[in-house]
Amino acid sequence: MQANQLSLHIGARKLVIGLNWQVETGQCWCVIGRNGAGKSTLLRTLVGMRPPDSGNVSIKGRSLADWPLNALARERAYLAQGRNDAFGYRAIETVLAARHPYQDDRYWDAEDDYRVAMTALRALDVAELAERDVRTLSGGERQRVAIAATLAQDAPLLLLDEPASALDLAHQVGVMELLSRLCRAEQKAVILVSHDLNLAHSVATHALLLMGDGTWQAGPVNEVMTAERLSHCLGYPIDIVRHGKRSIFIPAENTHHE
Ligand SMILES: Nc1ncnc2c1ncn2[C@@H]1O[C@H](COP(=O)(O)OP(=O)(O)OP(=O)(O)O)[C@@H](O)[C@H]1O
Repeated sequence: MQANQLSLHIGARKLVIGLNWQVETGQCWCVIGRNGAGKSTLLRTLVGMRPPDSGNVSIKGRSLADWPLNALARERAYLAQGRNDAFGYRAIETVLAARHPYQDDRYWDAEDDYRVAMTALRALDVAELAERDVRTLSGGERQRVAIAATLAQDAPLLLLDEPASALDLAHQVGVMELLSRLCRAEQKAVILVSHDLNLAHSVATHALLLMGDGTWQAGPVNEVMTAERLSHCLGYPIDIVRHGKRSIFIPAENTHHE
């Protein structure tokens, strides 16, 4: 996936100016920024749900607008932030719906689609909830079913807007390990939005910081997720503590109030 001179505006406000960005297979990118910085707007644009204000986004060298929708759905899968279920679908049905791009010439819900859907539900530890009405699931269970649907779409590029936000600690770690494995073993590319720097750092190979004024910084995590850059990006001083091989990100003590 490639963004060329991509700019995003909301009214008079510039969220992103002239983003030149390339996401390769096997990479996991974390998008970081304050509330309202434009992370979700960027993801929606990368998916093709919102046109760029200028510049363009392409997949495999072909501009998003030039992709037939079904073919595009086989290239990228998107998990939106939060969800609101108006209808009483069973969990398995919401995951099977993600197989739609593969059902051009076949009967609906073929056996291999069912197998892929159940494998995805199992990977997210929610297989036993397959027959449940999604409106009866807890927030975290529903989120895991939604992630399963994103995986079942079986696209090489996954865009996930705060996938771990509603999950308990064990499932947060589990989902990050799963995404990391998909990048390493299956050469998928992942772009995820997260406010949890530690979780993001545990999985990301690269980071894109949105500074909130249209400027941005992109590169390998070790170059971009520095205390100085993150503090500037998030508007709050951040310390990085080494713990064995790990880097732990913590808000610095705020000396202004002492
Ligand atoms: N349809 C809209 N109409 C007006 N303002 C909008 C619209 N969509 C987004 N915005 C504004 O654009 C800015 C960027 O929103 P966006 O959802 O992309 O931020 P974000 O970085 O994902 O934030 P968060 O961390 O809170 O999820 C925000 O200030 C938001 O209020």
